[in-house]
Amino acid sequence: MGMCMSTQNDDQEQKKRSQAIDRKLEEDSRRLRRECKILLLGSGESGKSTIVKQMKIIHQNGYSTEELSMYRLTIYKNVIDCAKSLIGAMRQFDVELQTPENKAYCDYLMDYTVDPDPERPLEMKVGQAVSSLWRDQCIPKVMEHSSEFYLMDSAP
Ligand SMILES: Nc1nc2c(ncn2[C@@H]2O[C@H](COP(=O)(O)OP(=O)(O)OP(=O)(O)O)[C@@H](O)[C@H]2O)c(=O)[nH]1
Ligand SMILES: [Mg+2]
Repeated sequence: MGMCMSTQNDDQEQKKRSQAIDRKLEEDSRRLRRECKILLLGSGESGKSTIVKQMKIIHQNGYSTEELSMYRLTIYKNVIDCAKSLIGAMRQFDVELQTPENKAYCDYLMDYTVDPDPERPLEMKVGQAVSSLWRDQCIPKVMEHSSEFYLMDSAP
């Protein structure tokens, strides 16, 4: 019988909980009224992600060191992917390298895989190989086909 009876303490407890829920609902609705949702539409590479990054930099104190270091691996991968894409295009469109040492650099880059540990930097030779490749006299010829293969804007 006693199980069905509520004491005055229980009543007060429930009233407090109900008030807390009401307060939370009120807070949420006030926050939602201030919240502004933006839908960014655009074709690939048109700058959607860049806008979001810029808003974070301008209005949310930018990126912490930890967040920045998370991008390191992406940058390493982009460097290698772009180099491979460029070499792939040279081969696809039969463009001959003009500097003999670049042939070895191409083989080296095509075989290179990025270490998944972001603490491990790219080998020094990657920098030398990529720079040397972009200086090759054949590059303008490859870029005549730029609309026929994918290269990120940030590649050169
Ligand atoms: N010149 C110039 N480049 C921009 C601008 N906004 C973005 N970019 C560059 O355009 C490239 C693509 O930008 P993203 O923001 O990644 O494009 P996205 O729309 O998110 O692309 P997806 O995720 O593939 O759909 C990057 O290399 C950016 O640096 C801009 O206002 N001016
Ligand atoms: Mg994007």
